Amino acid sequence: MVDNFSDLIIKDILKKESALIVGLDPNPAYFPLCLLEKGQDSKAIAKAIWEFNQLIIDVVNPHVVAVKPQLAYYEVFGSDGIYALEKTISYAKSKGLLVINDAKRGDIGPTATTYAKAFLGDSPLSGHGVTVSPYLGTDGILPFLKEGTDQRKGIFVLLKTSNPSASELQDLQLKTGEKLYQRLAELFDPIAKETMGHYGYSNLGVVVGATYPQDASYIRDSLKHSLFLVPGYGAQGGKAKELTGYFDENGMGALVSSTRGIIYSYIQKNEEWAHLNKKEIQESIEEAVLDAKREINAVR
Ligand SMILES: O=c1ccn([C@@H]2O[C@H](COP(=O)(O)O)[C@@H](O)[C@H]2O)c(=O)[nH]1
Repeated sequence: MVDNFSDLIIKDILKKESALIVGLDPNPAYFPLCLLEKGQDSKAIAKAIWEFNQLIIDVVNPHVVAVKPQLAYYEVFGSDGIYALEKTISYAKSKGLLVINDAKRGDIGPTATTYAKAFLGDSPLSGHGVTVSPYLGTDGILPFLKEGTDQRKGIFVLLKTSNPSASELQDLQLKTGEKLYQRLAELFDPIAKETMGHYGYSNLGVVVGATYPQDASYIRDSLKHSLFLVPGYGAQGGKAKELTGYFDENGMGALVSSTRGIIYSYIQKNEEWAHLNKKEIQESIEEAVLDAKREINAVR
């Protein structure tokens, strides 16, 4: 039997001794001047984004399982931004890093099928995983899971997101007494079980924010075969010491994501950050990624 998406992730967690992933959310307002020398038009910015991502990937690669580009940060620059994203995805893959596109897509079946081809098929934007919205129900999810499984790739469905308003809808109490996110977990568990890999995990993972540790154990118990993608650690206030319930008894089952806390670590450390050179930026990112890796390993 060949490895599925979850097997690839778990093998990398074991090999790199890390359950950390790093978000690639390039914001030129936070770029040092050395990356902005070529100008401010969208082509020059796209070049700066590509250079920024390259220097991050080079330094985080030994310490993280995946990178997670958030598509908004590329789409905002139109076709030049998308080109920078394509180059970033291709570079990360060439270095052996897994890529999870944080695209939060979801639509009726035929459109979901097309999104699935774009992010998991044979397309320049295709990574190894993609985030998916569950709002349309199972027929909005299954095309992603089918394409993913055909390609040994996978999906992370939004279940309990990390944002302050997450509870407005996700905690709504249904007539059955369950909360909406609990019903979603029940709905996805049998689907997850259909694509299990060697390590007992599925190609259907879920997003569970680091800011809601009180809900994580319930979700871990209900979705024993789904990997968690855990945003909200670091900049949004999620603490490593509260993440134990996200992992299984073997310290597997969750990928903790950090973006600003790592890629913009030089801003918190240095008032003169705009004048730092690329090597200094990389040193700061390396220190931050090692700190986060250590912190997360201590609780899993
Ligand atoms: O529930 C969610 C789902 C996705 N995100 C995304 O993750 C990163 C978080 O960045 P930090 O700098 O580590 O806060 C960002 O791209 C979000 O769009 C999330 O935060 N919460």
